[in-house]
Amino acid sequence: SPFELTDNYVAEFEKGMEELKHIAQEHHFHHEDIHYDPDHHNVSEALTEAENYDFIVIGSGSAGGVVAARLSEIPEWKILLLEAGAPETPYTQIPGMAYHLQNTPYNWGYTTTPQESFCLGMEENKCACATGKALGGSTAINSMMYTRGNKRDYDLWADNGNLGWCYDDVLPYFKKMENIDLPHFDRKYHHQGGPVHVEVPQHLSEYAEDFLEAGKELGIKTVDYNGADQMGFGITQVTTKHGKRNSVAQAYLQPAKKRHNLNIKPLSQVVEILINPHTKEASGVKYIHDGKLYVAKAEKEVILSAGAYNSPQLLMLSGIGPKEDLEHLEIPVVADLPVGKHLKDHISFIGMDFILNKEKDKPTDPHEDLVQWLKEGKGPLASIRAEGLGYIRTEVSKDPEDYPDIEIIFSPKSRKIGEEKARNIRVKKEIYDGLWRPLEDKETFSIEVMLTHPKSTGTLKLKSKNPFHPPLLDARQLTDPDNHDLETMLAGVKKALEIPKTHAFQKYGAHLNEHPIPGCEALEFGSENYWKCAIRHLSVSLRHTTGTCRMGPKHDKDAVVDNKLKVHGIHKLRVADASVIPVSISGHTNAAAIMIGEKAADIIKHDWL
Ligand SMILES: Cc1cc2nc3c(=O)[nH]c(=O)nc-3n(C[C@H](O)[C@H](O)[C@H](O)COP(=O)(O)OP(=O)(O)OC[C@H]3O[C@@H](n4cnc5c(N)ncnc54)[C@H](O)[C@@H]3O)c2cc1C
Repeated sequence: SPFELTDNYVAEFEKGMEELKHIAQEHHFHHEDIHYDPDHHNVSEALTEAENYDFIVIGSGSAGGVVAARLSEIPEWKILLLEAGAPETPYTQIPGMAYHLQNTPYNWGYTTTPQESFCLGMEENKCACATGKALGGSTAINSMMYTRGNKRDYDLWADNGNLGWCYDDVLPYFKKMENIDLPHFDRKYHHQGGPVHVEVPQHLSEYAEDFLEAGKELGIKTVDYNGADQMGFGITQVTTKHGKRNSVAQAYLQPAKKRHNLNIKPLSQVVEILINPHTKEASGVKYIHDGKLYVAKAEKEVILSAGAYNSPQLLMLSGIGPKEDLEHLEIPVVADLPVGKHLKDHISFIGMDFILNKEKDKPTDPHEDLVQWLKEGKGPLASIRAEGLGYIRTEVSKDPEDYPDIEIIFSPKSRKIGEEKARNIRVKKEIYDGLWRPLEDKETFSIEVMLTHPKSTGTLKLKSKNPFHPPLLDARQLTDPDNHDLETMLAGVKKALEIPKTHAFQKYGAHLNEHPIPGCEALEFGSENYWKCAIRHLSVSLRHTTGTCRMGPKHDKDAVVDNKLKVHGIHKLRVADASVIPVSISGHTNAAAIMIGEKAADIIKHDWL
């Protein structure tokens, strides 16, 4: 709500924003330098001093933050929530600051291993795999787009042997999380009064409506893609509250933290889950806080919600994973399970920018922007960048009519322009110079094409026994033997190229940036082979990694947890986060991860009450 802003307050805020930008400019991720010697710590002292809880939740992100908050609703239960990252600051709430956050300690700063099939335009052929390290997890740094996916996604989860996870089962949880604030919505699919505020972006460019108009010209209807029918174009729905990031820390943990039975410990990194190798029962965790080792005991359960990279990493560090890999690293095997064998992600092709025959908008006054955002939550600082999303089915799809194989992401002011943004995605200098630098002084927009259901599967392995080392992420996108993924991306590119040709964009004379992508110049610009080369060079991870602790019945060769999220063969240990997602969803993954947190909490309550 509007409030009196003193000059001092605004000046302090400006200083804080500048500091964060400075950190982002200077920050480098130096994982390899972090030495960890378990013998250095006094384990027996930690065991003697161990605190006892009913439940320990590892990770406070989209799912973990929700699980901890919901479990703490039972006053008799004592909950410990351990989070490796720091609390948010007021500056992380500014949507317009989102991309800076990826170059700060709020990101674990992982990358893929060098890739041969994609990421060819990135430094060392490694794509960035940002993932949040903060109270609120990735919701503290993500792009805030709110998408649930398609009904069929969840029906496929159930068809894969996961009873209780079909669309009709999960819809109540999507509704429970939500406090919808859209001008029009269908109450069958939406709800008011839940923790997560969902609204339209509080700053939209003039082109957002053109995107919808272009769709109509192409016979594509305008939809609420989180409602009855996903197929079509819509204005992006976002998890902001009056223009301010509404992270899980804000939405769930802030209200819950006054409860005496919930102990939230940021800057506390779990290094091992304690599991009795004989009884196969989890009993607690070891964690490092401020350089000291602590032990915490869980009387009832440990819930692992460290995200799709760190949950499998922690399982393996604790002896749960592929036997051969663990033995290779001399980790005693507690359970031989296919942890990390089923890595799925969404890639997005970012090489399509369009130039408008218009003067580039004059830069706005940063001070006025801040005052406007502080007062009203509006203006350029409330900008989400991706203003429109579209769900389409290309002609190469063999799926039903109402199942998208491509998501279109429409962003005015091509969101890859600017060196810091380029640094986020590790793009090679020659690519930036050849492709995007010539656009810096032009009015542009970009259309990205995201593959919703990749057939390619990657792997996640441990690099070493050191819990501070990043895991090895071999994403292997665009490697499926039938080339389904590359052909679908190509079909998506062709569809996307129709959008600027509509009257809605031709009124600005929109035309494709025809600077060829360095590395693909030898191919005829615009030919199929050119686009295939371009896709392999400039497809990036949308940080939607899933499946690394896949949910499925015991006979499923890739399954790590069952439909109650219990780790197969282990007692008192569940995984609840994006890593359990068994079949990729037709959208961005945050809402699904929150839904998993909500449902996990209900399953646990049901089991223990
Ligand atoms: C930059 C970025 C942009 C994105 N944009 C969108 C978007 O616009 N829309 C969307 O729907 N999705 C988006 N996503 C994806 C989405 O945010 C994630 O899929 C979702 O948040 C995953 O939830 P999670 O609970 O699995 O893990 P997370 O939310 O990542 O939470 C895991 C938590 O565990 C903590 N942790 C990890 N290891 C340990 C340890 N050893 N000890 C203690 N704590 C630990 C982490 O620090 C983190 O806080 C984006 C992600 C990123 C990174």
